[in-house]
Amino acid sequence: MYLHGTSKINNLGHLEIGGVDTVGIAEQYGTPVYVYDVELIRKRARQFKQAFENENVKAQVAYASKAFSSVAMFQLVQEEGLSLDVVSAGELYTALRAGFSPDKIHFHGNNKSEEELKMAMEAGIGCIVVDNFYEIHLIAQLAKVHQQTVSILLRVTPGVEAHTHDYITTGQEDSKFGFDLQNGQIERAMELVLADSSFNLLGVHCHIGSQIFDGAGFVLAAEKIFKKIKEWKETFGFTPSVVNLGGGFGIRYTSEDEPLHPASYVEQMIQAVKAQSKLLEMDIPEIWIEPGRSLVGDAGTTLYTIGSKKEVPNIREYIAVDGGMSDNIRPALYQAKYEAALANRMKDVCSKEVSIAGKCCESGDMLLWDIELPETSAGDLLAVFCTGAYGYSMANNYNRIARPPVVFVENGEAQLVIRRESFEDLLKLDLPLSAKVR
Ligand SMILES: Cc1ncc(COP(=O)(O)O)c(C=O)c1O
Ligand SMILES: N[C@@H](CCCC[NH3+])C(=O)O
Repeated sequence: MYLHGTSKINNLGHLEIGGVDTVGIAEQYGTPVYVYDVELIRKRARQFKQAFENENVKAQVAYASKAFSSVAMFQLVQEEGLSLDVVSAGELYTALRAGFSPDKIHFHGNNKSEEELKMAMEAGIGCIVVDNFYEIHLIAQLAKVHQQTVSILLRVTPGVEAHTHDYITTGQEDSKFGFDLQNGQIERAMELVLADSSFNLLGVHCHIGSQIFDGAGFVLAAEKIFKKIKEWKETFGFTPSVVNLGGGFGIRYTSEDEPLHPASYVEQMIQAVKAQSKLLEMDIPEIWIEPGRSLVGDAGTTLYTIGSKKEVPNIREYIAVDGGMSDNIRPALYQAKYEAALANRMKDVCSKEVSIAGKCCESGDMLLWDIELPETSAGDLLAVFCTGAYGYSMANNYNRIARPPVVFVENGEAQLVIRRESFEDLLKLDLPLSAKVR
């Protein structure tokens, strides 16, 4: 069994995270509950920052908040000196309410609305990552009304398709995001923003994918961008002061995954950018990155209580838990795989192959297939590891199931940072049928 971060087995045979017994967490906050190992998040944040500091390169490490956003999380990110990537008014609003410095917020999205852009500009955020011509037009209009200059990056689609342990350079132009790097789109966009004093063009951005196990795709993306930088220098006299190479660094969900150390991705990027800058005899631009999953993924563990069982003779045993696709949609959406253990009986020998079902009214609501566990009973506590990224943030109220709470643990202390949804919360948007319709 692979234990991440501060997770360990205590002398009661229970899973302990951040010095806190998970059996106690389940008793205090109920299940399901997401538990985050704060020390591990801090460690990851520092590893990324350190990798840049070691190479003496100016950088911003922006947490891609879509992986998990909450007021407390944003405060933790700020404490660790990271920047923040948001993709909606809701994420931006949460960041501002958390007291996050606006100048360290980057705003993404392929269809930002006028209201969202206005909100970002009024807040004075650090930069808008411009995705398309419609957005250039909207920002230009708003900037004129508000007499503002807006710092931007232009997002490019570099034509790099990243796969696990592999990459190919085809197809990726078929993406809803960004300006195509190859077919003249990015040059048209650059021409527009360089000619308009509403824009302060800092540089370019690209993001090649998620859960990537190999540095090669990032290096290739950097090389493709620098080839273009040479042309842009000649055509527009423009040299980016920022190159944002996105996020997407993979993590270990199961023994099948073999990610690089977080710093290795960054080191490979830095070497590529340094080499390319030298070739073009230009200053090394600031390198920005946007890790989401690799900052919070393995720091999150979901605790469930085991309930019903169903044996399908000679086929499989289903064990059902009190959550499912409502708190973790990734297995249903991506066939994502996880590891799990009995948090209240960590030392018991695994003796059975079972499959873990959720409680939603969907056959596809399965959390894990064919995993080894000890013989279980109703009331046992199941820990599913590595649920910190895209778990809570993609949670939903299917079947009117309330979303679980989030508890941060660190140095032997547990802190509730998102409370469990109540039945009243579930009804808070509902209005009764009007008399007229009735
Ligand atoms: C633009 C952008 N930046 C950053 C990320 C974060 O990716 P990850 O969580 O894989 O690090 C994503 C998600 O894929 C993204 O779309
Ligand atoms: N939600 C996805 C990743 C999406 C990345 C955002 N662009 C996941 O859970 O793996």
